[in-house]
Amino acid sequence: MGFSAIDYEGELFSCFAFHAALVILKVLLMVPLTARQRFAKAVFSNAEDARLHPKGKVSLVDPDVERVRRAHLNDLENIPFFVLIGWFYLMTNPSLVIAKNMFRLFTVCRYLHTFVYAVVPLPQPARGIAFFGAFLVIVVMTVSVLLAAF
Ligand SMILES: N[C@@H](CCC(=O)N[C@@H](CS)C(=O)NCC(=O)O)C(=O)O
Repeated sequence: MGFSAIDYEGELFSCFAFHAALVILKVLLMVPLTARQRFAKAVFSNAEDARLHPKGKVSLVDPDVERVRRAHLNDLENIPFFVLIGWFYLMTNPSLVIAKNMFRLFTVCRYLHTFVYAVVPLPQPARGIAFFGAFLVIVVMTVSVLLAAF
């Protein structure tokens, strides 16, 4: 199968770059989301931060703050792999339609994962479905890269 050069002026690369930027932006948005929750609950992880709020206290176990932190961590366990393996996947000469729809599925699922985990917590399997939709995209791209490398 093998690899081919990426067409940086082509539709596939711009679609990938667009979705990679969207999901990286989503990770960056976890910073204000965490800060919002910390100030709402007046809960901080360091004494010097707690002094920023009149009722601030130090706690590493607040359930609402920890929920946002787990959502952030889960992003970090998945989104960097999408960007990395996606780059190799572009070199496997994939079908334009399949690749574009996989990038879209990944982005939608990761935004939904954050929404149902850290914005409006919903019962399972909402988060599980969002997680596995995005996870499937990473698995398919990884297997495609392995097959191309053989
Ligand atoms: N590090 C994850 C690995 C498994 C995973 O990512 N599961 C998804 C679907 S249930 C999830 O949203 N886990 C919650 C989390 O990472 O906090 C965990 O501890 O749960």
